Amino acid sequence: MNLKKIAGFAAAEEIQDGQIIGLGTGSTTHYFIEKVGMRMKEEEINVMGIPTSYQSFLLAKEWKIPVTTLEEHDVDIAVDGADEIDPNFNLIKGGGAAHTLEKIVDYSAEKLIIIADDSKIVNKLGKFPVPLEIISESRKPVFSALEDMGANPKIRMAQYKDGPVISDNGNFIVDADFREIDNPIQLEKDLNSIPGVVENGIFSQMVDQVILGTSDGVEVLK
Ligand SMILES: O=C(CO)[C@H](O)[C@H](O)COP(=O)(O)O
Repeated sequence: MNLKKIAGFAAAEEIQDGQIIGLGTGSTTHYFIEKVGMRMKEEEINVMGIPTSYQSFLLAKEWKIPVTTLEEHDVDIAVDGADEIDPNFNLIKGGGAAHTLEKIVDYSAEKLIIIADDSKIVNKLGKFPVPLEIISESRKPVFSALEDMGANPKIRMAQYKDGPVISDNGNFIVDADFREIDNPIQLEKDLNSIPGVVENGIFSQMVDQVILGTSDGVEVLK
């Protein structure tokens, strides 16, 4: 049973004709984008997408979903994945290094739906390190600030190239391991106040709905 597909396909059924959709990034949103493309063909609904990464842009193209930008349209609904979801629906995102544009698009949406398999539900955020997109020149002071905050930071290294992962925006990604995060709302603000941090992967107080894929089928939270 593909739990990511269950969640992605269920979220695509929420989409209505004429909507502007924020297209999240990752393997779960892959299924969402695919199903939106199928619905456009089979049900002749017309929608436009605002991709949150180059990967999502390519997928939208593949499924013939017209793309637009935040300059031209407001976002009616954004559908995105997550790496961790806590009981208050705060998130860690950025496993795919796309959290900066994801946050811009997701936060500007009228409605934000998070899709995931049920393994992403946690009691407390922090087992998954918090991704931060940083300006490369700021690595040393950013590491010092993170260490002072009790985190163990690491530059994310690329798998198929020597050296660091470079984000779609040309920046480094730092994974900051906090182990347990007591106050994600405050930490989201504190991390962004470190000079050199472009954006961090904590998404607090923004989620309108969570659609989970479980072995019993679809579960809707909130
Ligand atoms: O934040 C993200 C990318 O930056 C993804 O949404 C998150 O990593 C979840 O990915 P997946 O659906 O592949 O488990």
